[in-house]
Amino acid sequence: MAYTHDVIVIGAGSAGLVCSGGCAMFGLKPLLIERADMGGDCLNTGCVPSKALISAAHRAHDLRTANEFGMASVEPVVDFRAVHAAIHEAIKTIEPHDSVERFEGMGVEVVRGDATFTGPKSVVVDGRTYTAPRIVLAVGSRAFVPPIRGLDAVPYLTNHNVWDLTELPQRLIVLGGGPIGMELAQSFRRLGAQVVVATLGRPFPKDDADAARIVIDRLESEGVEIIHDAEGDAVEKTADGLVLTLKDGRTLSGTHLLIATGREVNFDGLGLEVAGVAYDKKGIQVDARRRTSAKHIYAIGDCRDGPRFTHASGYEGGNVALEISLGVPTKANYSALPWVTYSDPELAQVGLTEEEAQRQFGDKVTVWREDFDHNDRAVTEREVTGFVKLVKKGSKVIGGTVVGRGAGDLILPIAMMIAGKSSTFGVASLIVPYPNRSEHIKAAAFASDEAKVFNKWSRGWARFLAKMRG
Ligand SMILES: Cc1cc2nc3c(=O)[nH]c(=O)nc-3n(C[C@H](O)[C@H](O)[C@H](O)COP(=O)(O)OP(=O)(O)OC[C@H]3O[C@@H](n4cnc5c(N)ncnc54)[C@H](O)[C@@H]3O)c2cc1C
Ligand SMILES: NC(=O)c1ccc[n+]([C@@H]2O[C@H](COP(=O)([O-])OP(=O)(O)OC[C@H]3O[C@@H](n4cnc5c(N)ncnc54)[C@H](O)[C@@H]3O)[C@@H](O)[C@H]2O)c1
Repeated sequence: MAYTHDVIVIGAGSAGLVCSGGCAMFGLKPLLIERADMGGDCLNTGCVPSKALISAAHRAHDLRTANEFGMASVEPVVDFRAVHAAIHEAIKTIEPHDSVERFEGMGVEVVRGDATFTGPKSVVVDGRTYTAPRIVLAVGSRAFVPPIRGLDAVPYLTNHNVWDLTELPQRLIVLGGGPIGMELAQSFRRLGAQVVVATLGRPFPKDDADAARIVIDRLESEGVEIIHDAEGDAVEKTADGLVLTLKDGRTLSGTHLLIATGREVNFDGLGLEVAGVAYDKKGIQVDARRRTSAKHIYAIGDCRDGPRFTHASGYEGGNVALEISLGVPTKANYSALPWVTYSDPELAQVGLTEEEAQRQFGDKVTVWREDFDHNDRAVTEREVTGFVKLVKKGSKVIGGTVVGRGAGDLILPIAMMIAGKSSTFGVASLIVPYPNRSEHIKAAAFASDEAKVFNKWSRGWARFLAKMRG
């Protein structure tokens, strides 16, 4: 069969861009199909706008807390229209990196429109049929909106439309205490909104409990109200906003409601049945190589069942580009997957949390913790909240948590230890610039090996040498 392309990639988010770009760099003829904005969720409705909003909120917080270093604290006067403009300027600045022009320059043919399978190896867009021996699904996810009575009659926000706000919400109700809910709750609070978060269980259910507690305490100390074990039941419009009733009967009133209760997949119109691709409500089922039930079709990034981060999408895009281009089977390995919540303080995790490790390996697990209250840099910055935690099974690092300023930038050496590209011994023997928070990564690594260094043999040998000298 003569194909129109070597590979068809559907979806130009983080996953599809990396995959199609990678295939083009290897000299294949890829087709990339995108129905909405190039760059997908991350650029347009996810990481980029949220990190820009977080930066604006940081500035407001700095003004409010300037007195800690002897300057007059001021209550910031926030022009939210300008915050909105700054968010969209960040998107515009990064946009060329994900643009049609850039990818066509790399050798990717880009078609705009809705892709629908017409057979296992053929896809139609606007009446035109494209064929390829390999197809990659990179079609992403969307906000999951739980069934709440009355929601269809009330305007609400999700990650899709929250970036359209040009006025600061007066009182924001956030449903869901995951990374989206907590990052945005702190940001809107710092910019002057009243904020209440209501969530099932506790906020940050997937993170280390001690670290999550630190971030929750900080948000509460800044005035964010956080309600645990809460589930939305019904919502009603009022004269000045809405009232959300929780399943336990409590009511919350606000001017705006943000739903941040996780993600769901939506494959309407894609025709996955025609292609023989199996999926359920968690996403497309894939093997470690990201092959679907139709082995020539791959699914990468948010659309498959698995971790949903830009770096996971990029990693899988790269792996699958390598596999398709060079025929090298590439399995995804998430034992050293890091993730970071960009709250202040930041919350970073890689590998297993202490709780997960103890559940899996019981008393084989040891935990090494260094608090930033004895880190000189943290003391000089007057920002000593947080810690570094290493989780080991025997001599192997299997998890790490960092909570504190710059946690996201500190997690990489722990990822390297888990991935076997470094070790606690290796990190403990590095020279770390002073004064720096990364000293605490070294300190935790060294503490975990201290008993091996200062043991009865090394001490006996030292005593023996000393005696010989004198
Ligand atoms: C508010 C928020 C903040 C986030 N912050 C972070 C963060 O700080 N760090 C991080 O790592 N992750 C973050 N994430 C997660 C991250 O944005 C996603 O994991 C990532 O964008 C997923 O990329 P993707 O390529 O898999 O999917 P997407 O970016 O969703 O791309 C899928 C693309 O496919 C297109 N498409 C779908 N169906 C079709 C079709 N039939 N035909 C043609 N095109 C189609 C869509 O239009 C879309 O552009 C955040 C998410 C949100 C919502
Ligand atoms: N910094 C980052 O890397 C970052 C930032 C934002 C989002 N993301 C990604 O985006 C995705 C979505 O984030 P998210 O925060 O929406 O999802 P999430 O699944 O991580 O968290 C959802 C939260 O909502 C709660 N919840 C679910 N249903 C509820 C209900 N009916 N009532 C009350 N609470 C309910 C859950 O218990 C959980 O705490 C995640 O996969 C995440 O990885 C990443």
